[in-house]
Amino acid sequence: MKFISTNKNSNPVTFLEAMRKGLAPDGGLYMPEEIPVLPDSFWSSLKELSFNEIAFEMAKPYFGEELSDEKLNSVINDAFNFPVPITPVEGNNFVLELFHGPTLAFKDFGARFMARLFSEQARKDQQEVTILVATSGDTGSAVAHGFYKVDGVKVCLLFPKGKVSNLQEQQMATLGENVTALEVEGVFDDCQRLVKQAFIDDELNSKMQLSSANSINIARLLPQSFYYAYAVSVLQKKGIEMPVFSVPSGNFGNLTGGLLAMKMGMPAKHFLAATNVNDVVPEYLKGDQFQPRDSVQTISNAMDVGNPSNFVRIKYLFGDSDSAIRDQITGYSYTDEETRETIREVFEKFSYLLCPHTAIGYRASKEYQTERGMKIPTVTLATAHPVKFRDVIETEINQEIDVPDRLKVWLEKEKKSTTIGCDFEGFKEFLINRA
Ligand SMILES: N[C@@H](CCOP(=O)(O)O)C(=O)O
Repeated sequence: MKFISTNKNSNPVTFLEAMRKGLAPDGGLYMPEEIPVLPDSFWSSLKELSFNEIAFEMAKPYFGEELSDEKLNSVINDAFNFPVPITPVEGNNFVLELFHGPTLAFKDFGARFMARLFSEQARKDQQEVTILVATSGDTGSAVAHGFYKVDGVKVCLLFPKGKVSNLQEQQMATLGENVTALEVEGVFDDCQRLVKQAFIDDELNSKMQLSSANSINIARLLPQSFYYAYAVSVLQKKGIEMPVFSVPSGNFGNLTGGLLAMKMGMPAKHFLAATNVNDVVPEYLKGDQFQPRDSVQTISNAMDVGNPSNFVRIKYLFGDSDSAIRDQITGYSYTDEETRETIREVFEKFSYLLCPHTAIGYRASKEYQTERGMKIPTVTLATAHPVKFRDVIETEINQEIDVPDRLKVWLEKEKKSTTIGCDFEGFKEFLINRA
């Protein structure tokens, strides 16, 4: 299978080549030339399969001869070794808990899958790779953890100074070794701009092999389609066939993963794009132009994105048709006050804790049901463990929440980070001389 750039101005490449490059040379994002559609017999018998069996069948067509079945299976079994519960919170509202991996966020799926592929690749290539990551919180933690001490790979994380939670910062900035943490005096979009500019800078690219572990990298994105199909398999066992998925969204890689699964044949009724006040996509879905703008800081910081990278992939998946996109996805956006209210209400009524991102997705599910019918089954993707946002949660529920021992360890570690400005030349100088 070949992968082409959404800007349509780069040569087609294989999956592993696309992974190594991160971003296409023309600045576009790689997508499969054709989306592989899996047979109906696969989708109708999902309930017979485990998470890893589903992942294998969904991943296999993308690799072709590039990766043996044995290797793919071992990557999958090693990467996805944690539970993925679906919790019924209220009526037909289910929460798909994607936060049981080592860094307690859904990014562990993509980062762990990709890190295992990369370590194999770096061994074969015998060439050091520097992975650049722009993060507003959770990606950085997952990538740092996934790639820590992987031979032949250096990781450079850029996050907006003072705009991530304490635990996220500790998870990113205390590891050292092959992981460098850069605090950028700006917002997430500045970090993302610096990283994208690095990929198209000739001098940098002649000096080092760069790649990305953000969802702009197809190898980070693909695994984010597996858990949607797994959710469908669990619901099939309950006699539910066509759920609506509500997806807390920032850079829109998570929603794109679900749409990719649907294009592969997965049964899904509809998708909800749930954002905080950084709502350029919900605005577009209502009929406006897609108009990126500077992000603003919120309590759901991992979604503070003003120019979501994966919007171009959503356009690609729907053949550039705005009306087809708007038929399939409804947008919702909420303020911090509404987010806080949802955390409080769900805890008071059901003793269930939502992180601020998941609360936004949950509220969108409820609003959609209120508008279209309370019996419609919805699955809200729970993107992070509430303990990662302890300060916000404890204020709302008025009690302390337990921090698991494995997390306390992070809080005690010493921070090792460097602060840089938003200018590209300063970042480039850092990469060449000090990274
Ligand atoms: N939500 C993000 C922003 C980057 O998103 P990604 O999915 O493209 O890596 C974060 O946690 O950093």
